[in-house]
Amino acid sequence: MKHIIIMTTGGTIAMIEDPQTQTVRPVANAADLTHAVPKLAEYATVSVEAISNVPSPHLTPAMMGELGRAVLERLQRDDVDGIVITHGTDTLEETAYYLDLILPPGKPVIVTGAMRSSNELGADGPLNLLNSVRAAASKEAHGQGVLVVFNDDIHAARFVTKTHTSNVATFQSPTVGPIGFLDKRTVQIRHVPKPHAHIPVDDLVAEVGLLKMAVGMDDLLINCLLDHGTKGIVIEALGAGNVPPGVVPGIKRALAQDIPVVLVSRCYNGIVQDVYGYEGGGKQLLDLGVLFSNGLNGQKARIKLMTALRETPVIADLSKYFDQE
Ligand SMILES: NC(=O)C[C@H](N)C(=O)O
Repeated sequence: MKHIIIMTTGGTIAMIEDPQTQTVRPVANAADLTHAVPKLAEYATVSVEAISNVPSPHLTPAMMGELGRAVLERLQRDDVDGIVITHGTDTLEETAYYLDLILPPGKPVIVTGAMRSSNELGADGPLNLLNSVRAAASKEAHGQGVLVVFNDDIHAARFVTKTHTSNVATFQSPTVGPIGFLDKRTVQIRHVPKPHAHIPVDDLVAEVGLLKMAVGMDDLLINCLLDHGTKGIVIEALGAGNVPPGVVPGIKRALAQDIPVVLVSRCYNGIVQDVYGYEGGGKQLLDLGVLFSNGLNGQKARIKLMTALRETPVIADLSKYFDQE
């Protein structure tokens, strides 16, 4: 039998709904969540470690860094074959992507959670947990990088995103789709994710801002970040990678101060490119020295910048991470 460690961090999978107030709150002991799934023992020898018990909007970069170090330490043990991390869904994709960037490929690391709390009708946590342990114990998940197992689907951490506020099918991978799925008998990987940037650091730089562009915006928020000591800025640009002209002076100021600016699109699909030559267009931004991210969404480009900044603050050196997948 494979030995899988379940590391619990909190989230709705470890919450109950109060029938009086109809609000959802954390259970006293998150490690109890395996009690609802005796079937786990059919697939692996499981041990449970409670790392934290917080809703995922309460996570901090420091906690994420600590989790990364704890996961790496366990993966290096000969008696451990894989790790499952239970997590709140709101920021699950960020933790999964951070781990994907820093961990060496090899033993399976699966991140999962639930959309319905443990006492709600149709709670999805127990099945997600069982499927995650099945995946972690499978040879199919070996060497695929960090995976998100949710609602019978298997997603690569790099592509997956939360797309719905309440539906149990919330996790989707725009453009590429899930890389595999689980059915009653098998764990199937249908496309192998491409190799991607590996940034073997042990922490993240917290001071990185994420700004979404909208019609008629100016550089007020960029200036605000710069005035407060930001170490990097990610801009969710319009369309193929364009910003309103009023934003450009702030971008120039950031780059003049050697603060990296990373560009992603606010569009759900596609990548940013130097297509438009007008003021604020992608061509101007690229010529100024803005780093174009290769299809990441805003929150993941921020995680990549926070991770890469641990290696180097030099914009020219950071660019290689954003050229890579
Ligand atoms: N479904 C969930 O887990 C959402 C919850 N607010 C969290 O992220 O902790």
